[in-house]
Amino acid sequence: MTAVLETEKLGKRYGRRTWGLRECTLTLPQGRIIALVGPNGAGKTTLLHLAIGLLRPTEGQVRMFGEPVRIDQSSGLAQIGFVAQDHPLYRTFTVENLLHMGRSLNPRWDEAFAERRLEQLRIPLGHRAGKLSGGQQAQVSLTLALAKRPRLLVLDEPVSSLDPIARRDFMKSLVDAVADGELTVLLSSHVVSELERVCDHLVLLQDGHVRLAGSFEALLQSHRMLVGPRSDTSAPPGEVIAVSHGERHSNLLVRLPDDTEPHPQWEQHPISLEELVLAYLDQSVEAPARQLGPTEA
Ligand SMILES: Nc1ncnc2c1ncn2[C@@H]1O[C@H](COP(=O)(O)OP(=O)(O)OP(=O)(O)O)[C@@H](O)[C@H]1O
Repeated sequence: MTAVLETEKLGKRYGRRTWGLRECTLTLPQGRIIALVGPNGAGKTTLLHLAIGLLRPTEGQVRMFGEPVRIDQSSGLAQIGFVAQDHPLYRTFTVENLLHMGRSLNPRWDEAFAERRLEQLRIPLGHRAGKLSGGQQAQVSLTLALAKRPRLLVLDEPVSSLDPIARRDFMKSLVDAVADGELTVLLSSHVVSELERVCDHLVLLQDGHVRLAGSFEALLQSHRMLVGPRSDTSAPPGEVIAVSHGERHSNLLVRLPDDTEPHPQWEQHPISLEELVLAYLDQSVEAPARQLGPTEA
């Protein structure tokens, strides 16, 4: 696997006490759309900013395309497209001015692509950025980032301001952009339902730590919903992520160790990515799920 981004025990402390990210060790593959999810304050923006050299790590290492990321790097920036959370644009610039700036600053700039995309989106080149809607501003930011022809596109909450149709089209344009295998997209999002269709790799952060990371396929393979009688005293194998009880049955979402099959008393069901992510996110606001013991059954 060719790695785009590798981090090792990466950590960032703000001030004297607040750790935004801690012990983060990850290897992110090239040519994929990678979803970064986690509750508010989990460390998503911190990780994205460390990855592209906007923040200096307090501890650990981060490498992009095999090279250590430096805070003052300029050569690496041409390879990265970045759209920040509030997709800031120079408000008094017209869209045409922004294209002109992109042309002047980026050696691999693709003007034909940028103009075609904006025309498809019906965004007039003569309009000032500050007069566009929030969704249109997000689309202009994405167009500018894609027209750089980057190797890595980093998007912090790109779809939060988009309506459902614009959100779907936005995600589709990411799928088209990675189709030739050269571009990797790393995007943070709270809109979990959108991710399963377009992303193929997940990183889930919780309290500044990596809780889950891997391809969707591997993660869905290693997690099951087990349904069994409520009185069952055989403890299920693996880590219990979430538990719910009906009158007679218990439903357990578990993470199974490799090649482990649960006791036949537990009926197994596959789960969706949304169910998986929501179960983990739920853990961060409630007490962690516990292993069901005989006395609780
Ligand atoms: N500039 C800062 N100064 C102090 N603490 C910060 C700063 N930026 C982030 N933090 C803290 O670091 C932690 C992680 O924040 P971060 O913004 O990375 O989370 P996030 O997952 O992107 O959150 P959200 O989903 O709300 O955007 C939080 O506890 C936050 O309060």
